Amino acid sequence: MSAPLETRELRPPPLEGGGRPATITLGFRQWGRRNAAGDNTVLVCPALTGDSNLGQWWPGLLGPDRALDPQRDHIISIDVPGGSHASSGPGHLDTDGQPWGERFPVLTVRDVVSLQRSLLHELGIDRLRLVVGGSLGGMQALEWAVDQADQVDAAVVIAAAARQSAWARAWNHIQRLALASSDNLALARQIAMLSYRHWDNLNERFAPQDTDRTVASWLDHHGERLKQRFNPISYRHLTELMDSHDVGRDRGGVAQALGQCPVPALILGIESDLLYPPCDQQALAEHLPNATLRWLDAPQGHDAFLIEQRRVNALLLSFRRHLRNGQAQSLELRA
Ligand SMILES: CC(=O)SCCNC(=O)CCNC(=O)[C@H](O)C(C)(C)COP(=O)(O)OP(=O)(O)OC[C@H]1O[C@@H](n2cnc3c(N)ncnc32)[C@H](O)[C@@H]1OP(=O)(O)O
Ligand SMILES: N[C@@H](CCO)C(=O)O
Repeated sequence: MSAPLETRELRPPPLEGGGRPATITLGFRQWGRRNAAGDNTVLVCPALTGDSNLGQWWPGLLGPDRALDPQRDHIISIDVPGGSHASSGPGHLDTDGQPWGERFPVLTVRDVVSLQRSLLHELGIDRLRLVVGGSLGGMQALEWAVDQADQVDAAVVIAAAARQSAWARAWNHIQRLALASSDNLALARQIAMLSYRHWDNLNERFAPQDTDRTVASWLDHHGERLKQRFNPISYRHLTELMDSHDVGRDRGGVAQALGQCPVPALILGIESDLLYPPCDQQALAEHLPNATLRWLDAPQGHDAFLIEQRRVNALLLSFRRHLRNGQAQSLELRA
């Protein structure tokens, strides 16, 4: 399901890392209509290299009778600022007509959420029925729930953690080294792909005797594809954006920040996720007072939220039914 790309230029709030560009443009797409009560908006937050074009990367969740249903919901998705899509980023022109390049400020997840909030406010949206995201999108969804608990009715946090672990920062560090040492975005993506898949999945897919479709050619393919669609400075900035994620920062730590968040949340973990492993979602669910923890028993690893769309859709539908029924109806345990 396609939706036209829209853009809006904003005066950004002060950024966490200091600095305040005169303007930032946000690119976004909308599906469905706002209802008269203005209480049916669902914000879907993209992951690292994804964009606002939900119909392209999450088609199994968007459509009539699906978890994101434009007949019932007003759905909005916003390109991550600092990235390589329609929102301002290093590859875009600054007001002086020159590309931002290295001058583009490194944003934090909180900055992204506060920019999203400014955009929604400009559009007259002050309440979210639901905020949803996987991976970097899950970090944004969680930050929304913690920071704007009085404006968010529910959150779905998929394959994410309360804060970026040392393990996840280490994967980002070596990707930035690949970028710094040889300007090698393709190599950075290949490194990242290993954190997005479980070894069982790769071992099963790429048998040693298959000389045409090797794991090496699969990695090469993904590296080359990213080179075609992403700005290397944006990519580095977005890895730093992920590393900024910590809902406990300046809030008394993770336990306190989550403990004070009453928002009903579906915490969806992927059992084979090597990047944000099940212990990350367990910790989230332990601290969030109104969390429902569910598992996607999928073999692929972290990227399963993009691959097993039918099952992710079923889990979200079940959570949304559960919310509509005043949480009286029990949830299916597994998809
Ligand atoms: C939330 C967001 O917004 S995130 C944005 C989502 N999109 C991306 O991440 C873009 C990159 N794509 C991917 O990572 C994956 O394709 C996913 C996660 C979307 C789907 O995963 P899978 O179904 O396992 O697909 P897979 O990793 O095999 O990728 C398929 C591609 O690899 C190619 N491929 C598969 N095996 C091989 C091989 N051995 N050698 C060369 N190429 C290969 C396929 O031809 C296909 O190419 P195409 O996408 O250019 O048509
Ligand atoms: N593979 C996805 C998810 C990574 O977290 C992406 O490139 O955005």
